[in-house]
Amino acid sequence: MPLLLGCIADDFTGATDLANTLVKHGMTAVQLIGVPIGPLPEADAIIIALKSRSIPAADAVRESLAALEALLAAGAKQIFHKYCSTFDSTDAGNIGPVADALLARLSSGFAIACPAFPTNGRTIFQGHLFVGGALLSESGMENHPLTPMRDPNLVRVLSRQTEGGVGLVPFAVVEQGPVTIRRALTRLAEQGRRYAITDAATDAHLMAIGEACAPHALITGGSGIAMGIPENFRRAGLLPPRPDAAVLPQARGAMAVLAGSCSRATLGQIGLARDHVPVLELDALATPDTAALTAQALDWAADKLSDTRPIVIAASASPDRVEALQKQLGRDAAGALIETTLANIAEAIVARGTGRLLVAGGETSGAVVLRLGVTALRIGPEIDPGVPWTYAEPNGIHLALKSGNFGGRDFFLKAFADA
Ligand SMILES: Nc1ncnc2c1ncn2[C@@H]1O[C@H](COP(=O)(O)OP(=O)(O)O)[C@@H](O)[C@H]1O
Ligand SMILES: O=C(O)[C@@H](O)C(=O)COP(=O)(O)O
Repeated sequence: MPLLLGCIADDFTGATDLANTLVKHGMTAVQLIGVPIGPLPEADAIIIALKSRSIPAADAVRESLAALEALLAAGAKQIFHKYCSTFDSTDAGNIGPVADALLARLSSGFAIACPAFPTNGRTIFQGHLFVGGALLSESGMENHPLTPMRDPNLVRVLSRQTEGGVGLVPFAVVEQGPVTIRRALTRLAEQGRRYAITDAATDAHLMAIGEACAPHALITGGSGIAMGIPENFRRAGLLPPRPDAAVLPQARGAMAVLAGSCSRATLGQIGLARDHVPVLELDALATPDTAALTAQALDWAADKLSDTRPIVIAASASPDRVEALQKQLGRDAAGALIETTLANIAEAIVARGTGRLLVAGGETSGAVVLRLGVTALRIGPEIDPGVPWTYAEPNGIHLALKSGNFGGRDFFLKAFADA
């Protein structure tokens, strides 16, 4: 099976989100944790998951280029740079610097930038990103602990991260379909623009943009824009039908949720779970100490881990409490304290028989997955849009990595309902 699509994702939840989309649209996909050493597994798409969203831009560039080399060596025909559907980044990067470096290595001068994911409420109009009915900057993302998003105009946001020009393919053009979109992209490239933000409000728009980008060496965006890519490979006769792309081994063992996301969606999911299953909310402000928080959580969980209903351990907090902890410790140290604590807890509860683990939050998932020594994730059935169950190798446990913002209010219950 030749490798068709090589993907580089800037966090682990984002990588499973992308893999999930590709599997749903008929590709086999394997998610690898970090840059692999040695030959890549057989799949139509390989997604190399990095934890590079919030690290210094130069490090993100270096890791992304190493991932690109591995994918090119395996023969990837097209490269996909996956970032968040809410364009999570700072003015220092990392979306622009990474995309610039990938384009340069691919000897290409142009790519689209399209984080739209309409199924999850992320749409782009006149270059402005909306989350549900709100502008990005009024969606709660303005309070993100690591990458607060305070400007909804993506042309402006990306322009601050690259010296390449950034243009726009507006809604009226996207509406007209792939041929018109391709013409608009060609015009922007001829005008010397390096990127085009593409408006998109529906899946039909994403399919059309995907088709227009079939010849591009690099596509950048969220998982939504990936839905048009498998069809390009089918049209080219490269992708046969894949009927059993999402089957995983039987899940076993205790069920647990670890939450480190402070998004509105995750806070709502914790709130609902409280009425149904045991929930522990860690208070990092009162106890800003990893070892003590870990011990508290493990004592609490000792007689509650069960094969029949999940327990929830959450560090998540409201924006004012996050701000208070950050004032006390500094932003990065506060994030690291929580991530290390949840990784400690994950390691211990897996050792005590947890076989079905749901992690809420991208950075949090990164910390947990790295601690568990996971090297690859096979993608299984979708729980809610953008979040599948996965099978972790070599551990043999089932993991669901939930983007902070994804999932309905009953997500923590629904995920285990059929388990
Ligand atoms: N109570 C808290 N105070 C400060 N930071 C926190 C708190 N709880 C979690 N965090 C940090 O917030 C960040 C959330 O990011 P992430 O896990 O990527 O979630 P999301 O998917 O919502 O972006 C993590 O670094 C986490 O450690
Ligand atoms: O595109 C998305 O929204 C997700 O795939 C994603 O990247 C999630 O990031 P986190 O919200 O940090 O989990």
